Amino acid sequence: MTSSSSTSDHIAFIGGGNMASAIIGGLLKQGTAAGHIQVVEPFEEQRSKLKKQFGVQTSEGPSAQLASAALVVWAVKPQTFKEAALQTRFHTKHALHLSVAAGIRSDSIAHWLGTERVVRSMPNTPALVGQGMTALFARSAVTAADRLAVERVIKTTGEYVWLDEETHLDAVTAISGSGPAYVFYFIEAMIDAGTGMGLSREQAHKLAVGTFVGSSALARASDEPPEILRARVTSKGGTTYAALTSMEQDHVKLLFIRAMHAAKQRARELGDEFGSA
Ligand SMILES: NC(=O)c1ccc[n+]([C@@H]2O[C@H](COP(=O)([O-])OP(=O)(O)OC[C@H]3O[C@@H](n4cnc5c(N)ncnc54)[C@H](O)[C@@H]3O)[C@@H](O)[C@H]2O)c1
Ligand code: PRO
Repeated sequence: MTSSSSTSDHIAFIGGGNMASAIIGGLLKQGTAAGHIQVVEPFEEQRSKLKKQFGVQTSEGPSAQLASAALVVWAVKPQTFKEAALQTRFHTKHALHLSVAAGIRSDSIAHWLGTERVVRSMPNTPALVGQGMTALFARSAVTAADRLAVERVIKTTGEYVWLDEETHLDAVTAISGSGPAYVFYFIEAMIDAGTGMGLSREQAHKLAVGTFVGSSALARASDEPPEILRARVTSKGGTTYAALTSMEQDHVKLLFIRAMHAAKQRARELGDEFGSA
């Protein structure tokens, strides 16, 4: 460790819940040694789970050991970020900081931690299977080397994109951060419909999940926009037309778009409620 920054490849996670686990899983799969990862997690049950699942070091609260971390990943809820930051800042003065918290703006984080080396991000849970989508925003003091250090971690979880405007992170939160929940919601609806029509739950699950996987792969592989791909499924006067007409009559698309605006609005409110510059 130098006087101005830690040069180790140790990573500390503050908060060891769902999102931290998804990133830790990616890091370990890509060859990071478990001994290079420490997690601060107040709940005993969660610490045991992390130790059992990943073999990483855990502690109940922040300690001097955190000073060995070159990168600190903030994976606490927006509501607890400030309190956790104030408890931890003394031990992490020389680290680069990466937040995954929804809504909490980087000026609040920089203020609480007493450093400008802050990258804010919005990942999503498919990170668990190496297929995450993450957007990143760096404060101006973050160097090119810092960005590379963050990319080395995030690319173990899937794809990423850098944003020039921090406010766009709220839109990202509404689309891809919360997005997996919308997909699971539609899968649930397809399973419910399938079982209601006499299929077994297992059959309906396989058909619904396989349809999302295949359609996503087709959308990714194709040069054509989703409207065209959709039109190819929709025979004139056929079954898809009947379903889509029913959805249009019920304004499903409009309501879905409205729901994503609610998510974006909530991301902004989280920053207002639980952040402070
Ligand atoms: N789950 C997602 O899909 C997702 C996606 C993108 C971003 N995020 C963001 O990730 C963050 C964490 O979300 P999550 O879903 O992993 O939540 P979670 O509840 O699973 O994990 C948060 C963890 O922080 C721990 N914690 C509480 N107080 C703490 C403290 N003072 N110090 C250290 N740890 C503390 C909790 O015990 C808990 O295990 C949130 O800010 C959320 O906005 C979540
Ligand atoms: N999960 C977090 C939330 O619901 C942030 C995006 C996904 O607030």
